[in-house]
Amino acid sequence: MTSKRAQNECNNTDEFKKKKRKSCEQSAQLCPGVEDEQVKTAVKEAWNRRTHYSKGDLELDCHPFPHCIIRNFISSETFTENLQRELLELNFHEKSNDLYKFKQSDDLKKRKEPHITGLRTALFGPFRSWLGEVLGVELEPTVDISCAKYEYTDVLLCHDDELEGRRVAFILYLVPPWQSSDGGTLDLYSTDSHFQPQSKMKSLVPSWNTLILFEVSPVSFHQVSEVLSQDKCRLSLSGWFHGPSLERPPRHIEPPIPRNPHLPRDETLLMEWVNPQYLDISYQEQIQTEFENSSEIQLKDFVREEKFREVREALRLAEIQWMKRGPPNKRQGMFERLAYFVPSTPMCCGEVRRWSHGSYTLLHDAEAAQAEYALDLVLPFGCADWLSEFGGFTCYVANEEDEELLTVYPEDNSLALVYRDKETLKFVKHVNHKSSSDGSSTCREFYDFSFTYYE
Ligand SMILES: O=C(O)CCC(=O)C(=O)O
Ligand SMILES: [Fe+2]
Repeated sequence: MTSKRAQNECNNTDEFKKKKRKSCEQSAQLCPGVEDEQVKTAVKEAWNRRTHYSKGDLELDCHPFPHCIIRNFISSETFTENLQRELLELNFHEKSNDLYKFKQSDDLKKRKEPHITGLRTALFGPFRSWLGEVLGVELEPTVDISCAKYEYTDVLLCHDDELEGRRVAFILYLVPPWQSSDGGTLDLYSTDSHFQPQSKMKSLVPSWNTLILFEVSPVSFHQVSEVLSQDKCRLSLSGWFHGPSLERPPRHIEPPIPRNPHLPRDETLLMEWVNPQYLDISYQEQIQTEFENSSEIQLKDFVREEKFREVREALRLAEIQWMKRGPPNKRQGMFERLAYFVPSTPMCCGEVRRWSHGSYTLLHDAEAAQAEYALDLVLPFGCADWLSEFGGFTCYVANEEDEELLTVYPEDNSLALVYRDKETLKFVKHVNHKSSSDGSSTCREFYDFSFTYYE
């Protein structure tokens, strides 16, 4: 939606509109560093050799991968303030999926506001030429830019930006004075020999009128860490300069999780553990009918009360050797694999997982490629006070589309069964800071047993 001010100034008859549009545009003067020929040559050389370079407001650092930081990017403070004002007047849309939660503006490609237009012209005009020369590549005039607003608990998890045509990523921050304790840092990851992200090597704290640039490459893994400040708004303009993509190695496929034969039915164990209600044959028939109809069901109070309590306490107190499982572009959390040894079919794999602030799983290409019919079974423990706004719920989505099919919220002793087809994938939503900031100082967490059965 156009702001009132811009509407009054620019939207009249077509002819008038064209002329007026031009006069509306405010030209953006960029910092002297990018006007200086010597600096350009020096940055070019340093980028080529992967060495460090710094001069005035411009810095090139090559660890963990080359990124260029330009402070005071726009010369005029008035321009930057007006730009911020125009951006804040835009419509923002809440975006949320496995990878992110933040607010995005309407498309900026065609916005007519004077300062947005001015910056777009400078970025995709003279600055694109500068960058093309620095990198020695032909960058296309394609305009790819949007505005993002990250507020309390917003996040953009680990990703590499890879998409056909994107060559260089840029982010311009328009934030109030910001500290690393406010969260919202741009974290850069190192990678292993399979080009998988390994660990956070550098955290860049956003700052007013600072531009960050990096090439989109097989190693350009980064994230926007969760915003922890309850009142600050992390406003940014970001996008990509398009050009020939860098060569990409084939995607790494993780070794599959071993599948083990399922335990044969053991009546004594069932009697001991399962709520007697579920052992009733006619009730089982009812459940079966319902499950056949909807492919999902929640069996409340599934385990006998005393067993449930025993397991919950054991999970809290036991010295389980939790494995921190990554890589961060796929998952983050404490998972312990469970194995079964008695031969029979079907096959199954299972884990006990601990969910706390910062845990998540993501959808990823390899998983999508291997999708198959499966029965998911999840039994949570210790989530009596857990709120849905903390995250940690499981979303089932249609592969290829971002359409949400089903959300399963963790509920104590409620066994969730979901039968999914080859087109359905699942992820667990990022557990955010609200889970550990309810006034009590203890960090909240819950556990679940998660099993998947294959035919
Ligand atoms: O805002 C940032 O610091 C990074 C944004 C980003 O990585 C993206 O939009 O892909
Ligand atoms: Fe990114």
